[in-house]
Amino acid sequence: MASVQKGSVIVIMGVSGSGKSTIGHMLAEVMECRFLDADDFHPASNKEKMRKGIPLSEEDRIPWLETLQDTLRESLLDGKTAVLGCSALRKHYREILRSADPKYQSGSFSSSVKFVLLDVEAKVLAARLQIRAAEGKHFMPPSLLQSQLELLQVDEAEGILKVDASSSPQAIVANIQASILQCRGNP
Ligand SMILES: Nc1ncnc2c1ncn2[C@@H]1O[C@H](COP(=O)(O)OP(=O)(O)OP(=O)(O)O)[C@@H](O)[C@H]1O
Ligand SMILES: O=C(O)[C@H](O)[C@@H](O)[C@H](O)[C@H](O)CO
Repeated sequence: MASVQKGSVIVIMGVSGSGKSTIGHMLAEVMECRFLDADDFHPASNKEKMRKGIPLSEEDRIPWLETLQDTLRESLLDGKTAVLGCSALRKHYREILRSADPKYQSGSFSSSVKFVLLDVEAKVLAARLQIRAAEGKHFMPPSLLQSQLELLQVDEAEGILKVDASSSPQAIVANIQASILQCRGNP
C-alpha cells in the first residue's frame, strides 16, 4: 500500500470479538506484509487465566506488551511493514507499543506505530463471542467482554483511526485501506 511507508506498524485494536485477528490477517494479506497476533505472545499463564474467566491485571499485561514492543522494534529496524492485532485497550498500553519506534518521544503520539480501532456495538460483540464459544475455537470466554468494554480508553488527541467494524470483513478492510490513503502525508 503506497501510503504506508516501509518500516511501519498498523495495530488493529479493540475489545474481544471486535475482529482484530480476522481483519488484521486480511489487511496484512492485501498489504503483502507480516501479520502478528498478540494472542500468540501471551505466556500460558495469561491464557489460562482468561480461559478461567479472570481478566488480566496490569502485572499480566505489561510484560506481554513489552515483548510485543521488542518484536515491533525489530521489525521497524529491519525496515519492514507489519500489521499487529492487539487489544491495546488503555492509553499507556499503546504508549508501550508506540515506543517500539526508537525515535518516539513519549506523549507526542507521532510514531511509526499507528492504531486503528475496530468499533462494534456491545450486543453485536456478545453475539459474535457466543457463536465463537459454541464452536469451541478460542480460549477467551464471552464473560470477559464487559471487563474489556470497561477498560477501553481512547483519547481524541491520540489521533486513532476509528472504523465501524460491524459490516463485512471485506468492507472493513477496504474502509481501513481508504482511510490510510486519505491520511497520506499526515504524521
Ligand atoms: N466483520 C465481522 N462480521 C461478522 N463476524 C465477524 C467479523 N469479524 C470477526 N467476526 C467473527 O467474530 C469472532 C471474533 O473475531 P476475532 O477472533 O477476529 O476477534 P478478536 O478481536 O481477535 O477477538 P479476541 O480479542 O477475543 O481474540 C470470530 O468468530 C469471527 O469470525
Ligand atoms: O488485554 C487483554 O485483556 C488481552 O489482550 C485480551 O484482550 C486477549 O489478548 C485477547 O483480546 C483475547 O483473545
